[in-house]
This record gives sequence, C-alpha cells and structure tokens, in this order.
Amino acid sequence: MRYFYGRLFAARPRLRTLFPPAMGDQHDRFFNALSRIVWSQDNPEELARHLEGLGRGHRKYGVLREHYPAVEEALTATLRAFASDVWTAEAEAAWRAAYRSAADAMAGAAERDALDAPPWWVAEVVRHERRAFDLAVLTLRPERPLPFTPGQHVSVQAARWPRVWRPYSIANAPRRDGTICLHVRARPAGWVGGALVRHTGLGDSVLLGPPDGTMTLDPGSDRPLLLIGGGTGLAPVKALAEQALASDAGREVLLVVAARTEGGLYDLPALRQLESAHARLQVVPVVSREPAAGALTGRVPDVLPQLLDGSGGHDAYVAGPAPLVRATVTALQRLGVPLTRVHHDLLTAGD
Ligand SMILES: NC(=O)C1=CN([C@@H]2O[C@H](COP(=O)(O)OP(=O)(O)OC[C@H]3O[C@@H](n4cnc5c(N)ncnc54)[C@H](O)[C@@H]3O)[C@@H](O)[C@H]2O)C=CC1
Repeated sequence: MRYFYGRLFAARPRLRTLFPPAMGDQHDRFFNALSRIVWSQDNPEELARHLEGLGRGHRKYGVLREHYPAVEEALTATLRAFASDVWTAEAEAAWRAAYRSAADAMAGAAERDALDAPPWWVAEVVRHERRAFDLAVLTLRPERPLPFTPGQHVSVQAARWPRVWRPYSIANAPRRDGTICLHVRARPAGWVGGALVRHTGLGDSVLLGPPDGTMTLDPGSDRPLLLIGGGTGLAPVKALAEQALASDAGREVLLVVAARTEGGLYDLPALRQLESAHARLQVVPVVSREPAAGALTGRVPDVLPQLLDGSGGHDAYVAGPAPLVRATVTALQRLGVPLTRVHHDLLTAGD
C-alpha cells in the first residue's frame, strides 16, 4: 500500500491533500475495500451495492471522477511491481477493465447522489454522556435531515483531526427531532474515538458522512428477532430493537447485551426502560469475566443454547468485536439458525 500511495502522490501531488496526515488506517481501509471488491466478483448484486456505497462515501473526501485514472495508473504499477511473476499483458488488460468498471460505478453513484444530498452533514453535539473513562454516548443534531435506516452506520470526523474519518453505528431509530446517538469507545491509538470521548463537548460540531450498511431489518419477515451486541456493538442492534418495537408487526425481540465486566454494561438502565415500555422486548445482559447480579455469566456463544431453548426460528443480528461476531455466528448455525438469517456488518462498522 505504501508503494501504491507513493506512486499516486508522486504522479498527482495535489491528491495528498485529500488524505489525513497519518496514512496507517487509510492503508488498511483501502486494502479491505479492494479485497471486498475482489471477493464480491461472483455476486454482482452485492458488488454493485458495495460500489455504490463506496462512491457515495467518497464524496466526503472530495474525490471526483477525474481522480480515478491516476489511481488506476498507480495501482497497475503496484501490481506490476509486486506480482511480476504472474503479471502478463492479458492480466493487465483484464485488471484495467475490472478497475474501470468499478471506478465508473463509484463515480456514477457519487454523481447521482450529488443531485440531492450533501457530501457530508454538519451536526451539533447536543448531549455528551461519559459512561466510562473511555466511553461516551453522544447525541447529535444534524443541521439538515439525515435519512437513514436502523442498523446503518455513518463516518464521523471530529474538529480535532481534519480528514480523519471513523465509522460509528447510529444507535436509535429515526426520531421526530432528527437527532442521532452514537456509542463511542476511545481506543489507545484511536484518533476519532479519543477526540469524541475526551475533547468534544456540548455545542461542538462534527461532520457526518452518508449513512451506509446493509445490516437492516428484512421488511418481509415476521420472525422473532434475536439481537446481540457486544460492547459498543450494542449501538446498531439497539437501533434495530427500537425500529421493531415501534412497528405494528408485533415481532418478539430478544436483545442480548454482552460485556466483559458488569461496569461494561454502560447502557443497561436505558435498555431496562425500553423493556418496561414494551412487553415484546426481553433484555438479557451477559458478562464474560465475572459474575454480575441479574446477568448471565459467560461468553455469548456459551449462553446461547439456554436462551434459544431449541428454537432456531429467529432472524439474528450480531455486532461487536470481530472474534465475538465470528464465534456467535458459528454457534447460531449449530443451534439451527440458517446462515441466511444471520446478519452482521463485520467489514464496515467499528470504532
Ligand atoms: N461503536 C459502534 O458503533 C460499533 C462498534 N462495533 C464494534 O464493536 C466492538 C466493541 O468493542 P468493545 O466495546 O471494546 O467490546 P469489549 O472488548 O468490551 O467486548 C464486548 C463483548 O465481546 C466479548 N469479546 C471480546 N473479545 C472476544 C473474543 N476474542 N472472543 C469472544 N468474545 C469476545 C466480550 O466478552 C464482551 O462480552 C468493536 O470491535 C467495534 O468495532 C460494531 C458495530 C458498531
């Protein structure tokens, strides 16, 4: 990735201004996006959806159609240099065709989006609740309506770190006043998380990218919901719970909220309030490292058998640390929940 960006900025120095000062995260993100495009080649629908989201999301960086050829040249030069033993004229022609088709899909989606949506939304912090030394729940009021579907995430830029964006899931269903909540953990090397938790307060502004992500409710399903959130992975599943409970469909909702310690159940009072307002909701806290009053003890995959009690008839949604998501998806399959009914968003959301 370093070689690629070196080539790109040598050829088009002005493109450097679109990127943040530190490029480490950018390298990972670009590599993940490329991998996802390669792995989606045999699923054209998923690929088209993904490229459309990427194209829209790139508007906030200031990327234009005219920038794509420079990226094509730098990427092609990188592949030629690092895959020289298998690189042929045919391989290069096939690669260039694939790149151009992806670039065209992204640029086209961005141009269509520009007809009626801004590249980013300015939002004011109207509430900042510090729930732990490294965790805050922020309520933001976007200056203009931000349409989203529960389960989606937005990229966030804090004033302290221009051009550095991190995705966070929206933790609520759409509200009349248009506000949204984010659950943010400050990680040791996390630029945006640290800025949002420790250096952002009431009245400050942040920038939000367009909502994206497909971990949303299936409108055609009336199956009961099993929602599992580990740590701040609670955010998207809480939004899904609010949406399901607000609808007349009458779906039962089992919400499992997992933490390492009792103190990690940072949103339990709000979840209990929601539970007391809705007979269809059952909230089950699970704590992995210590016994805690009113919570199951253990890891999510270990407690699932007692929670599901032989019934695999749910639509399941899982968010949280990647190892938790993977282990839970495997456990759900073993318990008879088909993979097509297990939803997660491992590649995109996170803090
Ligand atoms: N903030 C947000 O909007 C969203 C965050 N996420 C992701 O959720 C994660 C939340 O992290 P934290 O709050 O620090 O969670 P955490 O580290 O406090 O862990 C939460 C739960 O996951 C379990 N867990 C952790 N590592 C595990 C492992 N290796 N195997 C099995 N279980 C494990 C823990 O036992 C605990 O129950 C991050 O990876 C973030 O990217 C996902 C969606 C949205």
